[in-house]
Amino acid sequence: VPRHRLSDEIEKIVQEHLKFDLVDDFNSNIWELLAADGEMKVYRRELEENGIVLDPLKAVHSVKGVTGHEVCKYFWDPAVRMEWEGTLDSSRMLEALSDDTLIFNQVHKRVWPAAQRDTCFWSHIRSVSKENKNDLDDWIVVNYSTTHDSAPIKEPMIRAWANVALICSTIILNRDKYADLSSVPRENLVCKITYVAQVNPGGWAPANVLRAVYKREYPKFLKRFTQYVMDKTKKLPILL
Ligand SMILES: O=S(=O)(CCO)c1ccc(-c2ccc(C3CCCC3)c([C@H]3C[C@H]3c3ccccn3)c2)cc1
Repeated sequence: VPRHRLSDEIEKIVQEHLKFDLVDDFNSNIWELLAADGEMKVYRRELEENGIVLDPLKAVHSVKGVTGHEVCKYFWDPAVRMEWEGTLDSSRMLEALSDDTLIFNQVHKRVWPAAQRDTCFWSHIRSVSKENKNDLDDWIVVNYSTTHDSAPIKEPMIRAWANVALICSTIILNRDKYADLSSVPRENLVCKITYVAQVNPGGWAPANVLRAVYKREYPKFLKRFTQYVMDKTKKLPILL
């Protein structure tokens, strides 16, 4: 695996997500249910630092007919970012550090009355093998804020900071019916999605406004993205 200037940081952050994000801590009362829509459940924890809302967000979803590789690939792929992302004014891929690690600069649509935000982050995609060799690999994408010479701070825009992971497991129903997994019909696939996001708005924004935006935007964002993947993959051969 080719190494680059961010390899060590990426390894540390990815391992942290793999260690903590899949823990089922929903029965403890730290998470508050923000929204539920079918299989999708979106939770938040209230967290503030010097009056700035940092609320961690965690969502789980179960999507029929797609694989975890497909979901992560569309989430990571710079070519389709603006096809599914409805909250951005622009998205630029600044640098490809390797075939699985890109650096993005994105300008978010303004959330009135807060100042407009942009983000600069590395985006890393990888498969993670399971203990049970019969299972398909998990897939993960991590988006983690970084700096880059081609993404200077442009006032009056404020740089927001994000630490986001999308982790997907693929379940094959009636698994023993298929010798060759690539012949599994899509209706026998279920993708279990865990999405975690922690965003630092990068500067003061009214807590009540931010929390209202989080409550509205995250469920919409996840619903729109997963629907996009279902529509894009429906007629394609499955990507295991
Ligand atoms: O999953 S990703 O990696 C996909 C990258 O294409 C991701 C998603 C969301 C964000 C983000 C960045 C800034 C804000 C705020 C902070 C103050 C003003 C804007 C928010 C809050 C507003 C919430 C929100 C949630 C979902 C979508 C958009 N908006 C979210 C960053 C990365």
